[in-house]
Amino acid sequence: MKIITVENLTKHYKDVKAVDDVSFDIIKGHCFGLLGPNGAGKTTTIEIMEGIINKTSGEVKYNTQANADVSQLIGIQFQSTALQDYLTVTETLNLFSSFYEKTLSNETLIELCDLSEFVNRDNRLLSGGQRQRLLLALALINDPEIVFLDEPTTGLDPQSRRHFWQLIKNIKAQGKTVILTTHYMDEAEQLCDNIVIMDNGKIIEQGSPKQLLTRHFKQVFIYLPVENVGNELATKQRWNIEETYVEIKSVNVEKTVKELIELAVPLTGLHIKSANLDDLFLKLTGHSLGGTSHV
Ligand SMILES: Nc1ncnc2c1ncn2[C@@H]1O[C@H](COP(=O)(O)OP(=O)(O)OP(=O)(O)O)[C@@H](O)[C@H]1O
Repeated sequence: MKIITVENLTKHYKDVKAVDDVSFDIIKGHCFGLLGPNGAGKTTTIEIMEGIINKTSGEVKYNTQANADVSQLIGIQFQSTALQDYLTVTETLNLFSSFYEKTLSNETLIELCDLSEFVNRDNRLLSGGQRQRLLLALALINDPEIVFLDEPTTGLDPQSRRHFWQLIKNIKAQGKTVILTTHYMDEAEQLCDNIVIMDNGKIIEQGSPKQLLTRHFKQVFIYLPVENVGNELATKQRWNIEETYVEIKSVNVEKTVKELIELAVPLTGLHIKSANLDDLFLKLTGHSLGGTSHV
């Protein structure tokens, strides 16, 4: 079931077309990813969906009961939220809970967002990962059906990012719809059921990560150390030499490996890589997103 439909959404700032005729659907219970480099228009798109800024034209339709107050259905984790100094994590949860009629209990939030180790710590002393987990708890405080997460793992170390991904999976497992913006392609591949890739305010691709990769890539990449292959053979076969490795594009791994054996190429150190969303972004735009963290 579609929970949100975005139709021909456009936002102009004077001479900048921040969002340019963008349409997509979000399915209830899915993790939906909005991807793209800095300035692609992701934040503008979701801030219109959240009702924070006005659109120039187009529609954002929530598939909810008539007269339902959308603000009660959504929770938002902003890219940067100022937390009150001198308050502990528990006091911060209490403060934000007081703004809502219906809230999740502190115990539930502490468990869902893994806050138990630092509930009595002053907000100012939290690490980057702990702070993001608290901000996630604040986004969940009114037990929303739809949770917006705007680049929630930017700047976190690899371990904290993986930890945060697990929390997002837990939230999704509760049946909530998650809307995530990110410029990390690996994050989208891990978490998202569906993605929209934006560049310069426009959608350049959309679908599930798997659909997009099978649509665009028939081949896998086989890598062998240069010394196994030798420059002469690599050049003759038109294989790419990338620093210390030779890259062979193959649509049939068995056949390629058989050929390598026939050519007496040693297979020690061989590895195979399937194309990922970062490769897709490079193919679509001609430039790398540069956001893959290789965690
Ligand atoms: N208030 C504003 N006034 C003028 N231009 C703006 C405003 N907000 C955003 N823009 C411009 O709109 C474009 C899209 O910005 P937006 O913040 O939506 O991109 P983004 O994909 O979220 O980028 P980031 O990953 O850096 O957050 C950019 O060119 C930006 O400079």
